[in-house]
Amino acid sequence: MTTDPTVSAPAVSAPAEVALRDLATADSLLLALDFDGVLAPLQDDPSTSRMVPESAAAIAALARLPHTRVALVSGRDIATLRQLSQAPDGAWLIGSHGAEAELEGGAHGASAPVVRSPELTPAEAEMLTAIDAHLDAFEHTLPGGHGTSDFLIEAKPYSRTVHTRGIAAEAAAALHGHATEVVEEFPDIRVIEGHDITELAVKQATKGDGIRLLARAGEPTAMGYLGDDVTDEDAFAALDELTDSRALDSGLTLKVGSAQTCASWRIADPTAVAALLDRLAAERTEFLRSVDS
Ligand SMILES: O=P(O)(O)OC[C@H]1O[C@H](O[C@H]2O[C@H](CO)[C@@H](O)[C@H](O)[C@H]2O)[C@H](O)[C@@H](O)[C@@H]1O
Repeated sequence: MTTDPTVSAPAVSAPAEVALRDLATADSLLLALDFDGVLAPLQDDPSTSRMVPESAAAIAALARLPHTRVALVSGRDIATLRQLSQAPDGAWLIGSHGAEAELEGGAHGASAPVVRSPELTPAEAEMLTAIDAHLDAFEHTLPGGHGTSDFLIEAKPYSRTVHTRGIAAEAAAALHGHATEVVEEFPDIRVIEGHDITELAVKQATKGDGIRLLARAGEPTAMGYLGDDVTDEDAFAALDELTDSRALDSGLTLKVGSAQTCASWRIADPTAVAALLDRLAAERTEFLRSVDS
């Protein structure tokens, strides 16, 4: 373990140190993974995000194993997540921070697919329109003559994500401050903070809801979740609740990076994630081979 006084508990572990035995030897494993910052290193341009090739290979190997399910849980909308991640066949997808789901084949592959892509209610559509109008008005408020077109605003089905990566601190703070003001008129708009983003969402689902849906649909005996951002804390908490209530025999929560967390384990970055996933794929393959022979 690396002891770095600037990183709060848990300390950073090397991929070889993380206790994977309960996942590798589970009767039924569901491994859920955040995309940006975990499988894919963070990029200035969100459309260029791609999985680390070793992680892609490891989750493809895991997805081919019996009694083993891989799921991606992301703030991206599902269409974008599917396109960028090139997730392996059989992988389940949770998008829009838990509001969208595509789970093909339920527990043991027998149940009907779960597809969740809810319509906007009239009130939500009104809020999204108000968000767009509010963000457009930014050009009149930023010192220095910058306008909305100088910044990246990502349009997603249930939200708008204002990107501030690479922007001068003063402009980023002004943009963030302006974006969140819309909540004064529409308190049901949810402000989601992330790495250099401020997201304004009109659905209330969280990644915790995504984790609970995955557990219900997959009926695993063990689950793991890897995440790097603020929104992943909802997923960690949900997984801990499932483990504490004995809905699962075992659960592993793992934070990627140095931010505060309620997860039990921490590793450094997406390169370490790739090494960890490679190890899990090898150990689970070996375990399943041993029980099969
Ligand atoms: O839940 P995630 O899969 O981690 O998605 C969260 C957000 O990811 C994207 O933004 C982040 O990654 C970008 C590309 O590396 C980076 O430029 C940005 O600073 C990060 O916050 C995505 O663009 C958002 O829509 C997601 O909500």
